[in-house]
Formats: sequence, structure tokens, C-alpha cells
Amino acid sequence: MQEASRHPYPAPAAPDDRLPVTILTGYLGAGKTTLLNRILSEDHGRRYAVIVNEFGEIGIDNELVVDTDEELFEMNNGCVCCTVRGDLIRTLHGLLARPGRFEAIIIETTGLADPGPVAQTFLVDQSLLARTRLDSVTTVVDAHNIRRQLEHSADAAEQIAFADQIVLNKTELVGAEELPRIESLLRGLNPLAPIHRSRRADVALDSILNRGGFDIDRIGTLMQEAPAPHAHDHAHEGGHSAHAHHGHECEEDHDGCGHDHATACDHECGHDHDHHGHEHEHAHEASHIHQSGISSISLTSHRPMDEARISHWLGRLVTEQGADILRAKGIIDVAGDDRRLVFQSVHMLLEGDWQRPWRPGEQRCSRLVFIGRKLEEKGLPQAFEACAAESP
Ligand SMILES: Nc1nc2c(ncn2[C@@H]2O[C@H](COP(=O)(O)OP(=O)(O)OP(=O)(O)O)[C@@H](O)[C@H]2O)c(=O)[nH]1
Repeated sequence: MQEASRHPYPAPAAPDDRLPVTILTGYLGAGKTTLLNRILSEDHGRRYAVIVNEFGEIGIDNELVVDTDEELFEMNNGCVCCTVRGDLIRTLHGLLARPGRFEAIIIETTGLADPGPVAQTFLVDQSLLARTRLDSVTTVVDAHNIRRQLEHSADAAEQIAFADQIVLNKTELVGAEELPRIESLLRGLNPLAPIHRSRRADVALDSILNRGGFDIDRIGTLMQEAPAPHAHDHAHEGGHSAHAHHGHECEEDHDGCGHDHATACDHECGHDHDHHGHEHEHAHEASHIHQSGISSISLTSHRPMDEARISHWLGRLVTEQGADILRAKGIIDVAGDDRRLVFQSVHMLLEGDWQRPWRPGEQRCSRLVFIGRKLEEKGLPQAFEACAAESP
């Protein structure tokens, strides 16, 4: 990707033996410490260094952690969305000065922290990039309180928006019929992150640790594992245009291209109604979320893309709109190339890579997911469609 390479995350030489880093986030009282204790007490044979809350406050081994003040820096490009944590960088260097004491790092952020600057720290600091790799942002959600939290806090929504994994905790406190509605609400903010239901954070640890949420080599697989957007009633268009799906997901298994099953779906929508015209009807649910301003949009196109156009568009989009676009991921079908082009971004940091060829019989299509603010205003479906290669 030409344009994308203006902001690449430097790729390490394989094999990747850098220390995996998990960022544990979630609103006040969601169950982060409960999950952390589970990770630390389970017999998985891995030693973790832990950085908790105000960085340096507590650690598995306190001596490994230096005391610091809260401190945010803008990155060199001067963009206010691209902040990194000076305190975290120093704390990590303190840890890394003692190699061999641990094999992985967990950072538990405060319940009110925006995980963006924490994640970006690992993507831009060259010395950290050489020794650590961001594995995932895991967000713990309090099933009982999340609606209220989303109504009142942009932080709660950002924590979900940034997640690679969502642990939906305290599930015993809400009725069985309410859980799918909450999941639907969460998918409106983040259609890609798998949701793991839990009680006292009793989630299978191998489903959240070492999943490679920021590993470009695994983005394609992770996107296909994620529930794809539902096609609603667009299939009659023959899959020749980019379909936009705002914050509404289908839980059926299919090929990830979200185009060939326009039948009414039977998932929970958060309120009683029939299942025609979902995008309109979901506005009720969305209006709560929109107080935080965050939503997601999924685009699918069955027209092969022109490489130069799509690279240019994505590069420009994150450069100019990166403050609003918290995260984006995509698999692109490029005209005249047998390989899948995969990309991901965090704010303005964009990485793209060619990956395995499309498999025989695999449906070629391009699928992009954007999570952020004011997405509706950005003309994303039209701009995406304009990147299609000319018809042969
Ligand atoms: N009922 C119920 N309570 C839970 C569950 N998980 C955790 N708790 C309780 O919820 C409270 C908050 O849990 P913590 O793990 O401290 O949450 P936290 O996210 O670390 O909280 P802060 O650090 O304050 O943001 C504690 O009293 C836990 O015992 C659960 O699944 N169900």
C-alpha cells in the first residue's frame, strides 16, 4: 500500500519473540481486577508483569515498576488524537531493563481512561516496538450497568470501540433475554471484537490472551471470525455497490462478505418490532450510543478495487479524519492480484500488507469496518465505491 506506508507500524523480522502486551480496560467496577486476578492465578505457565492504574502504582514485582506522573504527549505530527504516554514509556523501559523475569505484560488502565494513547504508545515508540508487541485491548463490560454508562460517558464507549476482545461480565445480574440486546448494543459500537460472556470474569483465558488483535497477519482471520454485517435488503442490487451497515450485526455464520442472505434475521434488536427496515428501527438504540458520538460502519463491495485508488483513499482518510476514526480494519479484493490486501488503523496510524492468495472457491469481496465519530458525515460508502477498478 503506497499511501499507507507513510504511517506503517515497523514490521518485525519473523519469528516474533517480542513480549506480548495486553491492555485491560473497562469502566469503573466492570471487573478488570477480577479478570486480572484470574489471569494471575490460573496455571498457564506464563509469568506476567503487571502495570496497574496510575502507572507504577502496583506491580507483580513492585521493584520492577517506577513511579511516574500522568503524562500525555502529542506525537511528532502534532495531531491531538495521536497522543502517547510518556509515563508508560518510562515505566516499560524500567521493566524491560530486567529481561527474563516475565514473558508477557498486562496493563490495567483506570476505569476512566481512554485506551487510545496507551495503545498508540506501543505502535509508535520505536524502542518499545523492538521489544514488545501490542497483543490486544481487552475491554471488560459490566452487563448490569453498561446502558447507563454509555448514556453518560464517552469513555465507556471509547473503551468498547478500541476493544479487540470484549468480556461481558456480571451476566448473572441481567435477564437471559437482555443479554443479546446488550450484545447488539456493543456490536453497534464495535462489530469486530468477539464478546465473551462471563461471571466473575470466568472467561477462557486462551480466548482473550495471545490473540494477535493488532497483528496484521491475523487481521484477515480475525475479521472472518467476527460476525459479518447483515445484508438486510440490499442483495437485489447484485452486490455491485458498497453497502453500509451502521452498528447492527447478525450472528449467523457465513462467508464474511455479508451479501447473499437478505432474508429477515431473527436476532435480538433491543426492542420489540418486526424485522423490516432494521437501520431505521435501530435508531432508538443508536440514539443512546450517539450521546458518546461513537458508532461503527461496515462496508462491503463485490467490485474489485483499484490498488492505487484504495491506498490513496485510505491513506488520506486516516490522515485527515484520524481524529474521528478510532479504529478501522479491512480485507480488500484488489483487481488483477490474487492476494488479499489487509489493513488496519488506530487513529492516523495505518498499516497495510499483502497476504495469502484468495482460496479456490472463496468469495472475493472487500470488507471494511470503521469505528469512530461522525462516520455518517464522511461519505464513506461513496468514497469506497469510487475506488473500484473500471469494469473490464
Ligand atoms: N455480581 C458480580 N459481581 C462481580 C462480578 N465480577 C466482579 N464483581 C464485583 O464487582 C466489583 C468490582 O470488581 P473489580 O474487579 O474490582 O472491578 P474493576 O473494573 O477493577 O474496578 P475499578 O478498578 O474500580 O474500575 C467487585 O466487588 C467484584 O467482586 C460478577 O461477575 N458478578
